[in-house]
Amino acid sequence: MSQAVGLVGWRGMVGSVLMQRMRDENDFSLFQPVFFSTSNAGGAAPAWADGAGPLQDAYDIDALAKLPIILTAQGGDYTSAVYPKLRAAGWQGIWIDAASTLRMADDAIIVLDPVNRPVIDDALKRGIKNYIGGNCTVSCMLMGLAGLFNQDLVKWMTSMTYQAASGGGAQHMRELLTQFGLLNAQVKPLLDDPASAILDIDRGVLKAQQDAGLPQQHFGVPLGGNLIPWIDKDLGNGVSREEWKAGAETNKILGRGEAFGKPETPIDGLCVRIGAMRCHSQALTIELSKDIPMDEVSDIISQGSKWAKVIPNEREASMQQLTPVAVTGTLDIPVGRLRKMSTGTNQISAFTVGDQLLWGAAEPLRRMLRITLGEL
Ligand SMILES: NC(=O)C1=CN([C@@H]2O[C@H](COP(=O)(O)OP(=O)(O)OC[C@H]3O[C@@H](n4cnc5c(N)ncnc54)[C@H](OP(=O)(O)O)[C@@H]3O)[C@@H](O)[C@H]2O)C=CC1
Ligand SMILES: N[C@@H](CC(=O)OP(=O)(O)O)C(=O)O
Repeated sequence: MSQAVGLVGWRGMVGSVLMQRMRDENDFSLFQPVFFSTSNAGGAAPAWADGAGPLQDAYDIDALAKLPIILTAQGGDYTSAVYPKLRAAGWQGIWIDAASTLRMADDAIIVLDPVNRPVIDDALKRGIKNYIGGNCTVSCMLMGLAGLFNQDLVKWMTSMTYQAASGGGAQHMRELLTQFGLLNAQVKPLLDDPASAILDIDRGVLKAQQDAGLPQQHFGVPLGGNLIPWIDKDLGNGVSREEWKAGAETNKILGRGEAFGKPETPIDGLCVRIGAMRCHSQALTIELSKDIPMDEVSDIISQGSKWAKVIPNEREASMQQLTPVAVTGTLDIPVGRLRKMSTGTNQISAFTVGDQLLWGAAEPLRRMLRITLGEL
C-alpha cells in the first residue's frame, strides 16, 4: 500500500490551490491522504477524495505522529502550536510547510527545487526532516532569475516589489474588491455622465477613500486606488520583515552564507502592496559580476528554468505579457524590461511577475512531496 500523508490546511486559500494542482498532476495516486481540520474534526473529507476517512483533529498529536509525512498550509500559528509538540513526542517524520515559522531554522531547508534541488537532495541524505516553502516574492523572483544566480552572475541586486492583495490572505482580497466597489458607487452618477468634470469625480473618490467608514480592517488603510509601502512587521531598523526576507531567504535557498561556507549575495529593496489580486511583480536592478551582452543575458534567463519566459523589451509585448492579468493562474514566470542601465556597464534592469499562490506558495510544496515520495 502507498504511504500515508497527513494534509493540514487543505481548504484555505493556499491549500485549495495546492489541492487543485495535486489533482491536476494526479499526485493523489501516489499516496494515501489523511485530511485534518482545526475546526471540523469528524467531518467529511473533501468529496473529490475517494475513499478518504473522516477529518481528523489537527491538534491531536497522537494522530499526527502516526504519519510518516505531514504537509501543512494551515499557517504560522498552527505550526508554532503543533510542530514543537510533535517533535517532543519523538515524531521522526518529514514536515512540509507553507508557513514562514521554521524557514530560517538550522534544521530546515527552504524548498524551490527547480533552483535548489542539490541543496534539497543533500539535506535528504543528511537526514534533515523539515522542508519549508519560501516567501512568495523570493520564490517567484528566483524562478525567473535562476539562470543568472546559478551561474554566479549576480554581484548584488535590488528588488522593488508590487505585491498583490492575496499575500495578506483571502479576507484581504475581499476587502480590496469591496473598496473598489464602494469607490465606484460613490461617483457612479458622475461617471455615467460624459459631461461631468473629472476633478469632481476625483474629489468624490478621495472623499470615499478618506471616509473612516470604508472597510479597511485587514489592510489598515485603503488599498483601492492607493498603495501601501510597508509589508509585514517593522524590524525597528527601517527595514520591513518582507524586505529582510529577500536577502536572507534567497541566500539560504541558494546555499550561500556562513552556514554553507560561501559568500552571500547582497539583496535589498522596498516592498510595496498594490491593488493587484494574486500576482506579485518586482522591478529589479542587477549588478552583474561581469559585462555580458543582453542577448546572452536573455538566453541565460530563459535556460534557467522551463518556466522562465523572456519577454522582449518592447512596449506591446510588455503590456500584453508582463502583467498580473496575463500571468494569474499560470506557472509561467515572465521576465522582461531587460536592458542595460545608464548607471553602470554591468547594471541591468529586469521586471518579473509570478502567481504568488502557485510558485509563491503551493507548487514548491507539491513538488517537495513528490521528491519525498521518490517521484520527482
Ligand atoms: N496567503 C499567501 O499568499 C501565502 C500564504 N502562505 C502561508 O500559507 C499559510 C496559509 O495561508 P492562507 O491559505 O492564505 O490561509 P487561509 O486563512 O485561507 O486558510 C487557513 C485555514 O483557515 C481555516 N478556515 C477558516 N475559515 C475558512 C473558510 N471560510 N475557508 C477556508 N478556510 C477556512 C482553514 O482551516 P480548517 O479547515 O482547519 O478550519 C484553513 O486551512 C500561512 O502560513 C501563510 O503564511 C505562504 C505563502 C503565500
Ligand atoms: N508576506 C507575503 C505573503 C506571505 O505569506 O509571506 P510569508 O510566507 O513569507 O509569510 C505578502 O504579504 O505578500
